[in-house]
Amino acid sequence: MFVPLRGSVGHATRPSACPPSPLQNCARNRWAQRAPQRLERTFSRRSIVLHSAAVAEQSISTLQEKYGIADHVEITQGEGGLPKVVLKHACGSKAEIYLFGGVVTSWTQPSGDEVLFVRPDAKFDMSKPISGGIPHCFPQFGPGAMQQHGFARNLDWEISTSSADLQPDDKDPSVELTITDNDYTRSMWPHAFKAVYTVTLHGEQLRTDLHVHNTGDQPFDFTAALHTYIEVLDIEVAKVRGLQGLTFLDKVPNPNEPVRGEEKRDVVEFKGPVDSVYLKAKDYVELDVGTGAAVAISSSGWEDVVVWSPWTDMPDCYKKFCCVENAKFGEAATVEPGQSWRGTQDLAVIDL
Ligand SMILES: O=P(O)(O)OC[C@H]1O[C@@H](O)[C@H](O)[C@@H](O)[C@@H]1O
Repeated sequence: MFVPLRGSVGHATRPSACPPSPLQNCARNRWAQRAPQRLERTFSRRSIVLHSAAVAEQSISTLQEKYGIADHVEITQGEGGLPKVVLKHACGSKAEIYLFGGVVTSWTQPSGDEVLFVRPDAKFDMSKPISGGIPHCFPQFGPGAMQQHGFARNLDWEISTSSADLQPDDKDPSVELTITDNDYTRSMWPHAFKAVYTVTLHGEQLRTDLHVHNTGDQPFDFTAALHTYIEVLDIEVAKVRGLQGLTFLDKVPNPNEPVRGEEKRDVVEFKGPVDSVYLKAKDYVELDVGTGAAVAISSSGWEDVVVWSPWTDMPDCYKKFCCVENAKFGEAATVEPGQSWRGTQDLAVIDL
């Protein structure tokens, strides 16, 4: 993780080849203003749409041939032999994304310090969703009628494009993953949809962009979240800022009957289990990981923020992570036929 204990802090000591990111040198709100730019620029995009071929039927080498971009995007074998996409930025940051679940399992700073957390009980054999990193919750955040957190994290996502910005001083490696409805999804949620998820390394920052398209002829509703697991020095020294004044739903007493409250604290600390959905949150929230650094989370479209620590329900690992999740839960998203919903999330490491 990004702790200053090893004598270097990746986000503070930057290789000269990589110019300081806006976040390092500028006020947080300036960074937040930059967030929406993302993929609107012109890319050298290797856009090869896979028609109905399932990822499972494709060999990793075929994927690499189609979507690999030297030095920036590599499709390789991950744990359990599962295909994963590795994005590498010239500044030294790196991200790994498994096609199973479309889950980002690793995001490292140029120093090699990991920011995300994968639980020790995570399985990479497709017997259950990968527990950790940034799993999808879609089309249900839960609890609800279908399996907890929906089906998107159990599906094989297909690569639809990969890209790297041609600008010599600003190459942003990116991969776009897609899922569409099939018999399995329609058995739980009878709607025609296409979800397109783009993961990009912008310097040291990790950007995600989710579009949910209604490809059917009836409107549908969904709830969703990016269930982001972040490594902390110790949960008892972790703090979340940016939630003061918000209404929250506390799910600890009973997830099916959350208790409504108002957040009075400017700093949320952890002294026991926490499982709260903060409604209509601001577009910026910060997790102080206890090392003198924080993860800055800036978002659009995602209206709510979930803070979750299982505490001693997960005795082997609860001290080491905190989930701060961008969510769309308080009011479900409604998407008309032919329309789409979009949520973006930008993560950056900042010094406090
Ligand atoms: O499915 P996972 O990764 O174990 O996460 C479960 C938790 O996910 C959180 O997002 C929910 O707020 C919790 O209520 C839930 O227990």
